Amino acid sequence: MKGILTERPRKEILTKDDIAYMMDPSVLKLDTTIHDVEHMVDVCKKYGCGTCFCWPCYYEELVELLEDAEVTKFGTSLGFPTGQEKTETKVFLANQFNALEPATNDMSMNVGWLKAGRYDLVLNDIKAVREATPGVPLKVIMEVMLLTDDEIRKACELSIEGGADYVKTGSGFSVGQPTTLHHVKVIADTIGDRAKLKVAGGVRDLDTLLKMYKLGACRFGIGCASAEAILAEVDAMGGSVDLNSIVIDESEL
Ligand SMILES: O=C[C@H](O)COP(=O)(O)O
Repeated sequence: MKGILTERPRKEILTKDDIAYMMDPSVLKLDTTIHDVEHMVDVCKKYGCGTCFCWPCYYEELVELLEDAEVTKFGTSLGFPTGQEKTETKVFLANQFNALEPATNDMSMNVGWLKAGRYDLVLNDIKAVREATPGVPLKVIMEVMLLTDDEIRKACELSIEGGADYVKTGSGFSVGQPTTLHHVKVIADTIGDRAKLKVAGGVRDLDTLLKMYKLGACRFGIGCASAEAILAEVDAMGGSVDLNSIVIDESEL
């Protein structure tokens, strides 16, 4: 399906359809095949996931596979997952992918520049991609599991100043270091309503997803197999979840 990514209004009772729509399944392993992409598209069409992601070599095929999708659109990754491409390379890729009319673009921040305090470079990197992708929701991936709280706050500010519509927590490549509720709280407190929040990296169960939603996240990048498992959990709960039943303990933050 073509068109840009939009978010649905927040709700107290989330149906399986609501949860699926907030999911961005991905197949982003070093040995991803076209068969993995085809399976992901089947899953997305079946459940109505918002957008989906794979490696750039499959984008043309992904667009074709999604042609008859009623809900699911596709997103690109720019400088993913390291963020340490040259800015010109990210812009070149953005210009190439624009022709495919992505619903959203997820760019990786250059975390090395951030950690070294080279904020002008980080900002220019984001601004350059922003300028190359007018009118399309831009997410900036911060890789929060590698950052201190102060670095996360700075990364959020630079992303917003650079024109990001969303800040996104991770790539999924910091294996064994998931996004935590603490990360989500720090980001939500920093951005307020100035940007939207996508969580990605290590979301493995429904309880975590719902707690993160309660804290302010609205979109979840999840490996396809984990996304299917989480949707099966919704089934096991009768097909919907009342958020009032989800309690976040202070100690989790
Ligand atoms: O969207 C980003 C990643 O694909 C999330 O991967 P993960 O669910 O394996 O952490």
